[in-house]
Amino acid sequence: MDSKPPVLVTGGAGYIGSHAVLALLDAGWPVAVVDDLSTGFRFAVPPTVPFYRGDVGDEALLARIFAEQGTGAIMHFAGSVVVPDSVADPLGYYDNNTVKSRALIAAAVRAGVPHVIFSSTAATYGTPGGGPITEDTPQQPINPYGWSKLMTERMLADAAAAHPITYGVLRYFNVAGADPQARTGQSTAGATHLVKVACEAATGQRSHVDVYGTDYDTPDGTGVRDFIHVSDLVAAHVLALEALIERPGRSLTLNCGYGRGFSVLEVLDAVDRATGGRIERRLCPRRAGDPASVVSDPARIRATLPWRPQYADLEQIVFHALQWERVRAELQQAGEERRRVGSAA
Ligand SMILES: NC(=O)c1ccc[n+]([C@@H]2O[C@H](COP(=O)([O-])OP(=O)(O)OC[C@H]3O[C@@H](n4cnc5c(N)ncnc54)[C@H](O)[C@@H]3O)[C@@H](O)[C@H]2O)c1
Ligand SMILES: O=c1ccn([C@@H]2O[C@H](COP(=O)(O)OP(=O)(O)O[C@H]3O[C@H](CO)[C@H](O)[C@H](O)[C@H]3O)[C@@H](O)[C@H]2O)c(=O)[nH]1
Repeated sequence: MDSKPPVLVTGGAGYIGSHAVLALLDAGWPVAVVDDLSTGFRFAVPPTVPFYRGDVGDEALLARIFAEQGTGAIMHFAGSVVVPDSVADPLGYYDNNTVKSRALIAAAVRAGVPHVIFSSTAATYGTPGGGPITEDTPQQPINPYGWSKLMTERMLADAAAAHPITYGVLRYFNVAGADPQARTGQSTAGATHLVKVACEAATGQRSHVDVYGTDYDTPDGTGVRDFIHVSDLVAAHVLALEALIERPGRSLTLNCGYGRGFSVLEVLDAVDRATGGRIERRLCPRRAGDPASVVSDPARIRATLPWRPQYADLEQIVFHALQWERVRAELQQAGEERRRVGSAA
């Protein structure tokens, strides 16, 4: 497209946000990042990208960034993402995900930033019955994380009805994998996501993987999820932004998944195939609040955007996730080596 306004990526030092920054740069968009580095990493943002270390709820900071960068759109990834933590600390989650998103939307409206793309989640659907999930499936979250995201969806819809702003609500299914060029990946400490956990086990960073539940009503009894490669996900963000710019006054709500489910055991088998090893599986009781099967119906995103996933294949997701684990280990080792040499000097 001809006009590419500067994009502010909130949470751009995190897992998905850092991939979005690369996708935008690769496609020629001017980018800036705001991130408080609570779970993100400064190294994940290229040094050429203007970086503001700060809080997405700080309206004065946002106003300054918008003015300095001439921001024309926001991709809002900043937030707290661990479902069990949201149960233990609901008010913290409503603060970081809902209250601070309200501040961001208010700052955007005040400054006349016309487009916001928002990271929502399949967790807003709760525990839907079997069958693929469409955007019209009732949203009944079962934890504060899901509610905190659903409330932000609602605020965006109401703000768009009252102000000259349009939004793209993207509801992610299970995001996994890493940049195929290994420029970034998931670096989260103590990660709980299955593909990440399995890759850590396969590379010797964990002793085993707990399999939460083997008695679900699924083909092999373990949970089934729709895993989407992070690079395909961020490609959908760039296309959604183009659609918002090209179609004034029209907002979007889209599920982001491939429409195909894999079980927990199928994921572990795929990692074993990729490494030639054997991850130790420990069969455990179900994890509280886990639905049996969560698979998207991708019809709407395919009809709305010219989205052609490049990595819709579990083997590729696992390959890139493993590649990132190795690169990250090398980077860590090099960092430790530098520190050792530095302290010996
Ligand atoms: N990972 C998934 O499977 C998944 C699924 C659905 C939705 N999402 C959503 O995608 C977004 C990104 O998730 P992720 O997996 O990359 O998580 P992440 O923790 O790696 O990234 C979040 C980033 O936001 C930053 N941040 C958090 N609170 C902030 C604040 N108040 N101000 C400024 N920066 C702040 C963190 O430092 C971090 O860099 C989140 O909104 C999450 O809810 C993720
Ligand atoms: O060590 C593990 C980790 C996970 N699982 C199982 O693997 C499946 C996937 O679990 P994840 O923790 O990787 O992901 P969730 O499906 O629980 O949740 C993720 O996907 C959701 C959408 O489907 C939301 O977006 C949510 O924010 C995000 O964390 C589940 O059946 C879970 O029980 C294991 O057996 N062992």
